[in-house]
Amino acid sequence: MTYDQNLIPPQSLIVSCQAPVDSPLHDPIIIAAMAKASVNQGAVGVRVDTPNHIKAVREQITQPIIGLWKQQIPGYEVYITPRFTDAMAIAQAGADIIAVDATLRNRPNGETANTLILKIKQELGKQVMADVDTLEAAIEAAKGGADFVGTTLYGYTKATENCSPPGFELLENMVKNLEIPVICEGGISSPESAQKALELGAYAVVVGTAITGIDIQVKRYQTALNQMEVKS
Ligand SMILES: CC(=O)N[C@H](C=O)[C@@H](O)[C@H](O)[C@H](O)COP(=O)(O)O
Repeated sequence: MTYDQNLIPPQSLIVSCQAPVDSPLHDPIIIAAMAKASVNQGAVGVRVDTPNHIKAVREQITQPIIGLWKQQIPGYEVYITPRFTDAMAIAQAGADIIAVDATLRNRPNGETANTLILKIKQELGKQVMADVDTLEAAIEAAKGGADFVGTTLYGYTKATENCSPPGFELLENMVKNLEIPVICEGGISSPESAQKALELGAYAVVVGTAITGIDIQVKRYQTALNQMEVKS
């Protein structure tokens, strides 16, 4: 493994501090507080969406930020930092590592994931986390110079529509076939499943919903309670 461990050392926990756009938590001050609370308890870094939220987090913490910008582009399915201009805004806001959609799906401006990865590295001087869904996409991203690959999009694309995160099988295959560090991201729901990811060879683990996803978690609990037959 050639990765320089300055930013993210092995066995790191990275907390994804994001909130649905219609949630009161989707506010830079709140996202920055979540990030600060995470690093205060030992998280090595955080993963944050949108330039505004990254800027607010950067003011609160010195630890590494994996930045992304979720963008819906008509006619395309790629949405995690799909264009170079999105990556540029993320870098300017203070991200240390840029996460990009590196699935094999079409993307705008005739670009490929690898032309985007190369441009980010050469023109912005930032490390790149390639968010993938399949082993093929991961191999391609590694060839293209990604610094990390993540299982982030496993279960979220047509190629993996029948799969549900965490993508442990994909993780194992990526670890077997790649020289670059593999990050397990998506569906990690407990400290034990984070440990399992490391056992399977993950270099680091990103946890989002299980730690910061109040909206989704409350809905899950409430739905479960609503399904109970009430004893009279
Ligand atoms: C698929 C996609 O868009 N994932 C996003 C990527 O940044 C986030 O919405 C997830 O919360 C994050 O990947 C962490 O995963 P989980 O919340 O399951 O721990």
